[in-house]
Amino acid sequence: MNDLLIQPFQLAWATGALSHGPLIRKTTLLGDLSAIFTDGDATQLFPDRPAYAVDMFDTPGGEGELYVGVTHLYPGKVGDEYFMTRGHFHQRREQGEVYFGLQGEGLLLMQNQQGQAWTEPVFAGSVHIIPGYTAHRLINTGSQTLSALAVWPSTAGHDYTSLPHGFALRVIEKAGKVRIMAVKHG
Ligand SMILES: O=P(O)(O)OC[C@H]1O[C@H](O)[C@H](O)[C@@H](O)[C@@H]1O
Repeated sequence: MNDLLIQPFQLAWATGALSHGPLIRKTTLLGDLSAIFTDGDATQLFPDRPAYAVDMFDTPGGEGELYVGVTHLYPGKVGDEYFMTRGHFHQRREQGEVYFGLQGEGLLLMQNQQGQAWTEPVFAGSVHIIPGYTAHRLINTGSQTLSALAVWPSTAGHDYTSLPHGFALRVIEKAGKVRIMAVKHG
């Protein structure tokens, strides 16, 4: 083996397929997400349907290390609300993350610790710098899979408990159009 020339991991930019490295895949089912949709009960009609899958390279963690992964968020709605990821703050609040849109159409919803929320459109080629202290969630508003590459500090961790009422914006389809609505309790 020539350890002066190490072959890199690979990403197919058009689809988000990761290869040439050790991979972990985590699939989240609709049935796992009843708490996040307005009509949570409707998720129980198809509890085994995958809502999204996250592939990541199984690389060493630790202070200063980075993880690389791709979220594939499938198209669909629960009632009139588009499929979305659970969303989270980082346990290490100060740590940010970068998303790169790869395929599909959607929104990146962000919310700071003061409760202010905003969105950015996600599409092939979009770049999103998620600041520290900012919760984040992907929403698929299109008819294809929405895939986004993410790079984040391995020590960031996930805090799913600090938004007990959810995000302050919900994204629904109304009369065939994408509507972003402010809500009191998301
Ligand atoms: O953890 P969720 O809110 O379900 O989001 C899905 C994924 O989003 C980002 O890509 C994170 O870096 C992943 O660690 C996370 O698994």
